[in-house]
Amino acid sequence: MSTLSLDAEALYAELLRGVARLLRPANTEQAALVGVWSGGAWLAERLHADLRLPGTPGVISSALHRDDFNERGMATSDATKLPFAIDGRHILLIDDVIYTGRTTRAVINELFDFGRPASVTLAVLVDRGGRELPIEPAFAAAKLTLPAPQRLALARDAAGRFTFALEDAA
Ligand SMILES: O=P(O)(O)OC[C@H]1O[C@H](OP(=O)(O)OP(=O)(O)O)[C@H](O)[C@@H]1O
Ligand SMILES: O=c1cc[nH]c(=O)[nH]1
Repeated sequence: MSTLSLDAEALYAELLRGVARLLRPANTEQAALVGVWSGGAWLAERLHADLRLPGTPGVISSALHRDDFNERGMATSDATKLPFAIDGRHILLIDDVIYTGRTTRAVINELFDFGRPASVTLAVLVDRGGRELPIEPAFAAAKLTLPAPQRLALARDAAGRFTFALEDAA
């Protein structure tokens, strides 16, 4: 693992501004943040607090709808928690990284198992390109290109600050 000169806290500040803009057109009561487990859930939790949004953010797991379920299986921590009705809601999905778009596809399927949202939008910290599906975030705090074997991993330090590490994929 190596450290990447990508300031995750500075990107978080950009994401906060981007999400605030995305939420403005919708009636805030009808909008809800849903973080993709796990990195996106950490981000959604902090965004929700920083934006002083009402209620609790949702957490969504891609596990049950993944096209690579047979290889990945399900961790005990992988559980969707949506503490509000999905019907008619403007859902803003939050994720740390988008790459192929396969995780986003899986969580959209998961979301529709719970109801019929009015709209679904995606905001991410980093778009690393390499899409394999026609899925694009409405907001990305950074766009960069990485060689395929490398993986960008979001982490939190003891003080809850975000950091990024670059890992060589197994
Ligand atoms: O666009 P994709 O190619 O699907 O990749 C993006 C996904 O990969 C990572 O999740 P991962 O499944 O590694 O779990 P994690 O968030 O717990 O690290 C990341 O958090 C995104 O959800
Ligand atoms: O670089 C990558 C690719 C997919 N998922 C990640 O979290 N990082």
